[in-house]
Amino acid sequence: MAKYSRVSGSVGLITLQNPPVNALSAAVRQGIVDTVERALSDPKVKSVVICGQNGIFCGGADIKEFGSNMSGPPLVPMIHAIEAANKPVVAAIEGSALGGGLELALGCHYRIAHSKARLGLPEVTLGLLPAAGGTQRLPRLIGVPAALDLITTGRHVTAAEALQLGVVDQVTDHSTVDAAVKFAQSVAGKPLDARRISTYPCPRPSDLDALFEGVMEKVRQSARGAIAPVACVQAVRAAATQPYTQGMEREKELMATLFTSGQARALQYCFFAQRAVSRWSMPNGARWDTSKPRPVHKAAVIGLGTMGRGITVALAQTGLSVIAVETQEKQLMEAKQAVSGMLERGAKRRGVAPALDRISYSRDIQAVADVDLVIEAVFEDMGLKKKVFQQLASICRPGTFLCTNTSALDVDHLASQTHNPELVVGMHFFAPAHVMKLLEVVYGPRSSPQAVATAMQLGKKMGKISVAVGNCPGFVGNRMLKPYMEQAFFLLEEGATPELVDRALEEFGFPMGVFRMSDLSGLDVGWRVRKGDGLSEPGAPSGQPARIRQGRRYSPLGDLLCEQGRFGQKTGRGWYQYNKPGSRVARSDPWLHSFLEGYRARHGLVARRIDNQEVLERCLYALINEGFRILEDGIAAGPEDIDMIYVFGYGWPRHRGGPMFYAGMVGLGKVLERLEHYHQAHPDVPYLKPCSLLWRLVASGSPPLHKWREVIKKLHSQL
Ligand SMILES: CCCCCC/C=C/CC(=O)SCCNC(=O)CCNC(=O)[C@H](O)C(C)(C)COP(=O)(O)OP(=O)(O)OC[C@H]1O[C@@H](n2cnc3c(N)ncnc32)[C@H](O)[C@@H]1OP(=O)(O)O
Repeated sequence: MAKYSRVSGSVGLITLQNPPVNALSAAVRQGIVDTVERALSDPKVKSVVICGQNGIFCGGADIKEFGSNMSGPPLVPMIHAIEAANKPVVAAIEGSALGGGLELALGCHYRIAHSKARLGLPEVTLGLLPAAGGTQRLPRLIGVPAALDLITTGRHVTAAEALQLGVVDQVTDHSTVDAAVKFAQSVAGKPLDARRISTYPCPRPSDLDALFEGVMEKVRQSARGAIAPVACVQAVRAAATQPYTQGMEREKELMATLFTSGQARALQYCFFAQRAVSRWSMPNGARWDTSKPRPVHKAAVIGLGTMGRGITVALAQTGLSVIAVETQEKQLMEAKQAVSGMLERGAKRRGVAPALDRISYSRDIQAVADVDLVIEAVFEDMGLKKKVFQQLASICRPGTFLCTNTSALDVDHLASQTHNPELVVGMHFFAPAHVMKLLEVVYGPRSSPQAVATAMQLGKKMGKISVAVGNCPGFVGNRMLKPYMEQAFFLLEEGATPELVDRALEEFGFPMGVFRMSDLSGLDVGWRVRKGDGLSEPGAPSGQPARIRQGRRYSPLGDLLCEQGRFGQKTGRGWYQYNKPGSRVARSDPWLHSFLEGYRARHGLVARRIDNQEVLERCLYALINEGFRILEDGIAAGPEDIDMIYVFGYGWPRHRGGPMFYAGMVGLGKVLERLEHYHQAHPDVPYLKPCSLLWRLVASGSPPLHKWREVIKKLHSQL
């Protein structure tokens, strides 16, 4: 809806009304059309101001409408009518002017923004392009290079940058609507021809071809298979090379392709899923809206290895006081230096003062006595962690939340070391903890809703996408990684190379294939876990039993590499070779290839040709199957939780929506059929056996993802 009033005698004021972000729903578009007509036909009105209610101009088109049959007046003619008006129209921009919201403002003759406002064309992040004239007006207004930057990245700019670029005409620290009304009065009756952006010639850079080729190459490289950024470049190129009307035709044509693409659906799903995961629930019925978090002002981090340092930085940057504890003097000194460096670099990037004085360092764990919340981040060893939790239980004042950053160990077992297991949760950060967006908040059977709510709120404050999950080995992310990596190892045994597997996964859209990733994170990490699980025995005898553990197929390839001291990048050798330890450029390693040949020969394995399709199906469907098991077990409340964990923590390409969304796109029947096929070929691999929830969903007609919870509920009620 849009409200209309006449203010200061001669200014028609149109207020967009669609909480919370005044999205351009059909009703709002109709409201704009009606009120603009009313203002233009009222002889008392000499100029018009468009603003949004509740301190936000407009968050763009209503994304919820995209899935349905769109009705109501279309945006393009509506914006053209505003631009063609014979009375000046001024946009008063507070809060945000994004997507269609900014395109609406670009159709106005003047734009006045509040100093705290943010502007942008983020359509590319939704798999779209700014198709209400944005790709044609913005380059005409601010030039081709700047428009390409904003449109292909979707980044939001501050009012100050918008003023510098020429997107807005004026910035105010005071009431934007008052400033816009005053301004509208001052321009009433003035000629408007020079204010209609669509009539501007597009500035044509002299090196046009080179410019577009360079941008296109950069965009293709970073897009990892996403089509929208490429279409954005093509649309802006039309602005630079064709008259406005033809440019608009090209914009429409490109948008039509994007609008119906699976990628747009995936990205729009991610937009809502990212927000939905904050509305967490636990199997015992506890929920986000009935659980009150406790404020956390002072926190402690125990253990200042890589993870502890990153967590300390993230907490200090959030504004908390932090006690950072490391018992070894040398490590403490090194950590202090590293943390200060990270804080200084971060502060420089953001143009703020480094939060160095928020941190006190100590070698004595007694220093954490008066904090609100502790995050334990010591070495991944149950014995050591148990000792720390016993100490914390006796040192911390009553009510202190005790959190562990373990990536796989039993949170409940740690909780049982304390007098108040209800105050214990996992806060599983991802390395580097001050950069990575994901936080798994792990609740055990005894964790209180308040402890979960507090960890979730702290995660949000830290700028993380926090996902609440149940306690099981590996939680959600690492549990699903196990079958994925296992399949990759088996593919090597059967004839693939690390290069072939990685290429298939990188073409799918992962930033790194499984073997390059394993080299980066260190092969010894998994080795230690496998040893702990009794799977890896150094020097296991060759022959068939070496490839069977606990009655199922096992690949000792990773263990054999570790036995050779090949831990990945840090040792300069792993699945690939590197120029020197610590170097990041992976090169194919002839040693590894002949090692694989020797291994196959020793075990009587005959290499066969493996194609990309098999790599993807076996690695991804095994991972997805485990995702269904996780839903079946109630470890994740819904598919969105799993998808956001994979998008934000494991490099799953966002334009493919996450593993569970992807399964829906491929078709649950097809995933089931391929898993059955592979399980028949490899009956000794339980991860390939389709789980009951997948069978159940297919039997229920493969409902859309938002209906899966109903099927899961039914399944649980029958157990
Ligand atoms: C074939 C031709 C078709 C032509 C179609 C024309 C195409 C136009 C292109 C567009 O305009 S696409 C939309 C572009 N806009 C955006 O991408 C902005 C998205 N929103 C945001 O970035 C943020 O929400 C915000 C505006 C910066 C506000 O952030 P804040 O942190 O304050 O709140 P949120 O939690 O993010 O959002 C609150 C609430 O509002 C919902 N929401 C936000 N934006 C939209 C939107 N554009 N459409 C529908 N709903 C929106 C969001 O989902 C939250 O809802 P919840 O239920 O509370 O989770």
